[in-house]
Amino acid sequence: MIHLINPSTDPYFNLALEEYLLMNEFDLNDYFLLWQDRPVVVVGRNQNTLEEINLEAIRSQGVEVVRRLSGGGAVYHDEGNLNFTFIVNDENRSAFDFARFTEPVIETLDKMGIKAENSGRNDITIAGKKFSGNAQCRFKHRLLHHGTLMFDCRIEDMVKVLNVSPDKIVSKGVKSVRSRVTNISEHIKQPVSLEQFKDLLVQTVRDGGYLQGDRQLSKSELLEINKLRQKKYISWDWVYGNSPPFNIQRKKTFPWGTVDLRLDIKNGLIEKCKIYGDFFSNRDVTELGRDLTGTPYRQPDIDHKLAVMDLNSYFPAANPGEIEGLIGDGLVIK
Ligand SMILES: Nc1ncnc2c1ncn2[C@@H]1O[C@H](COP(=O)(O)OC(=O)CCCC[C@@H]2CCSS2)[C@@H](O)[C@H]1O
Repeated sequence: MIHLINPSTDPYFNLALEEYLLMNEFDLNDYFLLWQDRPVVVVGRNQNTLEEINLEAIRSQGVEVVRRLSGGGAVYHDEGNLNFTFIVNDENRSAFDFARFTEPVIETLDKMGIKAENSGRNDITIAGKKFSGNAQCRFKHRLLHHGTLMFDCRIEDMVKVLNVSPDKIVSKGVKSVRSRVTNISEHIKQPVSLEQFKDLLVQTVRDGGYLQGDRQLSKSELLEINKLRQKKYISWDWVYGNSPPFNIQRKKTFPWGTVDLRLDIKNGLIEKCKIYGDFFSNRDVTELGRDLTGTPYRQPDIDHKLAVMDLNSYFPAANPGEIEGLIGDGLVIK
């Protein structure tokens, strides 16, 4: 197994790197990586992104959002969170075996005088509180296991950004399990920094006899991974568009009346849009709903579509921007 040194804190790059190592058929080495992200919410493969994040908090805190390849729920990363990844050849396709990969973490903490244990589906806990969430995915004969390690994470921010968005969203996606969490640093007796903890963990894996050496990414690998980052991981299609079908109901009362908006979103596109309310209109709003069908559910596309519609004829008393703000998702996409 090779210890791959990856100093990047770009969440899109880091997840592209995992995919690259898992699926690269020209490099079938086993890998072990420790890495960190700048503040980000990482949603699971089958989750409805908009349901897992609190949009307002995400925007005000400058937290990014990314989707990973593995299943499970949404987690929050910041500089106080360390991630570990194992990518191994696993011919026998055994049932999900998490303990094999969480063992080095438990052993390292044991050396530090902290008792941690595997718990539930995919967690490692200290005194019944979760500090590590784990997930796996496979590609052909290769298995990727990754996990978080909350060392000194900003839990207040985690709670803020992982809040379900204020819209009333009914989804067919997998909901995150909200569980009580803790930081490793809270349980440490002698001062140990995240860097020292990282070194101890590498040492434990090394002592296990698995590590053959360290290496960094080559220029050509960096190029390939960055290509994947651009094409997939930073794309709206992957982060938001890939969500399961969901419905949004949004009701707002303006001085000129109440607007009750119902949207069905599928593959990131508006599949159905119905508008109800007690406002006075010069035109049938079902037409407006019909015209929005097929539009990607993201602000620039919605704005673009609405700009060529005569919104004033539907909502004569509305102020500029009010309807756009209600229909759009408010997301600013890079
Ligand atoms: N960083 C972090 N570590 C541990 N637990 C967390 C974290 N962030 C949030 N949570 C808690 O876990 C639940 C979600 O638990 P749930 O069990 O639903 O999901 C997971 O654990 C997924 C782990 C994915 C790990 C990957 C490794 C590298 S990229 S992300 C959430 O609501 C919080 O209560």
